[in-house]
Amino acid sequence: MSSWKSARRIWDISQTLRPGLPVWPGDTEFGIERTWDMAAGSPVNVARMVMSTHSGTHGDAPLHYGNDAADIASVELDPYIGECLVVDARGVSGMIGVGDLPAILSADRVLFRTYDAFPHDGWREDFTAISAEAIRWLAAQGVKLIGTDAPSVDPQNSKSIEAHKAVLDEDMRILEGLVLDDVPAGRYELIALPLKIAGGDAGLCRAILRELAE
Ligand SMILES: Nc1ccccc1C(=O)C[C@H](N)C(=O)O
Ligand SMILES: [Zn+2]
Ligand SMILES: [Zn+2]
Repeated sequence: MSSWKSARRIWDISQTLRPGLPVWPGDTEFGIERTWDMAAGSPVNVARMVMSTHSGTHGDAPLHYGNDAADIASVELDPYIGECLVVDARGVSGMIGVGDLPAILSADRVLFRTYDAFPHDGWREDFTAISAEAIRWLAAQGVKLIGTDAPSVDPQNSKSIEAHKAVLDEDMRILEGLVLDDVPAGRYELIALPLKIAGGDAGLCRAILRELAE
């Protein structure tokens, strides 16, 4: 018998899309509804979904924070696949600053874990954001993708969205709403491709980490 289990361990770092999924205050609630139902005599089950582009685990398109910038269907995919560094930032309160970053990164992609336990059951306003200065420092080290388990790289009440603007200036990519509860700090292979939505300001992701090959 063949087995689908790969020799390299995989961590699913995606939120489960479902009714009750915590969403940004005021944004569209996630909904799913059967449109063809086998219980009603249909040969198959099919559903329709209603959601925000920023539901659950997602990648922001530059269009989200730059009105003339690229939509999610147009961005290169390279940033979303490859070796990454998971950094434990659980000790940081407020905002991740340059002083909270590891001195030596040698990584193109950096993911920050801010939660002890991801808040699956409700929205939390007091998430840990990332400073614009930290983003510029990461860019200077060659980082092209920043990920976080928080719902945004800027604080919820920010109007100036300086972290997003720094990401725009540096032409980096962002993943938000990752689930890193079971992931020890260290190096992994990241695969997190945003859905190809024309005009999309973000794309939902199934994000995974894979143990690196020996
Ligand atoms: N849905 C929103 C509605 C209004 C303002 C922000 C959001 C966001 O989703 C923020 C986001 N996830 C971000 O990319 O930082
Ligand atoms: Zn977003
Ligand atoms: Zn964002």
